[in-house]
Amino acid sequence: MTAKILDGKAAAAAIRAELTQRVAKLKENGSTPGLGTVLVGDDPGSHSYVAGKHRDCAEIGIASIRRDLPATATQAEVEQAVAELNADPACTGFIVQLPLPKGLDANRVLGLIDPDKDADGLHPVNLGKLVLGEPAPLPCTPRGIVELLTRYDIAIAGAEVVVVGRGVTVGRPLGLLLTRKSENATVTLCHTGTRDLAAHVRQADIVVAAAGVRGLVTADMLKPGAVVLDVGTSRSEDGKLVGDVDPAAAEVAGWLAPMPGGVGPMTRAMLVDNVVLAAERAAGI
Ligand SMILES: Nc1nc(=O)c2c([nH]1)NC[C@@H]1CN(c3ccc(C(=O)N[C@@H](CCC(=O)O)C(=O)O)cc3)C=[N+]21
Repeated sequence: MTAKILDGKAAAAAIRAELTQRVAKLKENGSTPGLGTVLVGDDPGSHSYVAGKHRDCAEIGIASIRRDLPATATQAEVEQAVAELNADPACTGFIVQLPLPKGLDANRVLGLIDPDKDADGLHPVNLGKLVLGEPAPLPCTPRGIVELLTRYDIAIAGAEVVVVGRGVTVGRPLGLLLTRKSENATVTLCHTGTRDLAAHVRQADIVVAAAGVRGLVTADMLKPGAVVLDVGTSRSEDGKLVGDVDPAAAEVAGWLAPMPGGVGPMTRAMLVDNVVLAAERAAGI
C-alpha cells in the first residue's frame, strides 16, 4: 500500500482562484488589499519564499509592497520599515520574513507590527487572542494544515493528533488551533525533549512533523493508515529541500502531505487569505 497524496499545490491553486473572485468583489467596493513584505539579508531560501508571495499577489490581483534591506541593516532600520508599512494605507497586511539575521531582535520587531495588519498572525496580541478564543488573524501554516485536511474530508474532530515540534510559527499555535471547540482534536505536542517519540506517534490518527529534523518520523513509528503531514524544511548535502518524514513512511501512511508540494503552498495561500479576510472585514463584507 502506498499513501494517497494530500496535494497542497492543487488545493492552494484552487484557493487562489477563489481569492481572485473575492478580490474582484473587494475592488468593486473600492478596496484593494495590499500585502507587504520586509526581507532582511540575502538568504537564498528567504528570497525565494518572498518572491513566491509576490507572485501569488500578482496572480490574485492584489498589490504587493516590498521592503528589502541589506544583511547589515540595524534594528532601528528594520523597525523603521515596519513603521512605514504600518502607516501606509496601500499596505493592508504585511509580514517580516523570518528568521532575521543574527543580532536583530525578531520578537521586538514582531511586536511593533500593527496587530490589524499582521498577515502572519504572529503578533503577541494575536497569539494571545488565539489562546483566548477571540477573533484574530491566525498563523498561516496551522491554518493551511486545517484547510488541507478539511478539503480532503479528513476528520479532525475526535482525532488523536501528534504534533512534533513546538516552534512559534507551526507546532505551538497548531496545538492551540486544533484543540478549539470548532476543530475538537486531541493533541499531543512532542518535541526534542520527548522521551519516547515513537510511542506517541504510534497512537496518532494524524501526525504533523514540524521539527526541522530530517527523517525524524520513520515508517515503523506510524499506525498503518495514519495521515502524515510533512512540514519540516531542511537542506540535504546537495542542497535539495528535505522534510522530517522518512520516504519509506509512504508505505505505511494512508495519506501523506509531502514536502515539497504539501503544506508549503497552503501556507502561502493562507497568507493571502489573511490579507483578503482583513480587507473584507474592513469593507463590511
Ligand atoms: N514571517 C514569516 N512567515 C512565514 O510564513 C515564513 C517565514 N517568515 N519564514 C520562513 C517560513 C517558511 N515558509 C514557507 C512557505 C512556503 C513554502 C513553500 O511553498 N514551499 C514549496 C516549495 C518551495 C521551493 O521549492 O523552494 C513546497 O513545499 O512545495 C515553504 C516555506 C514560510 N515561512
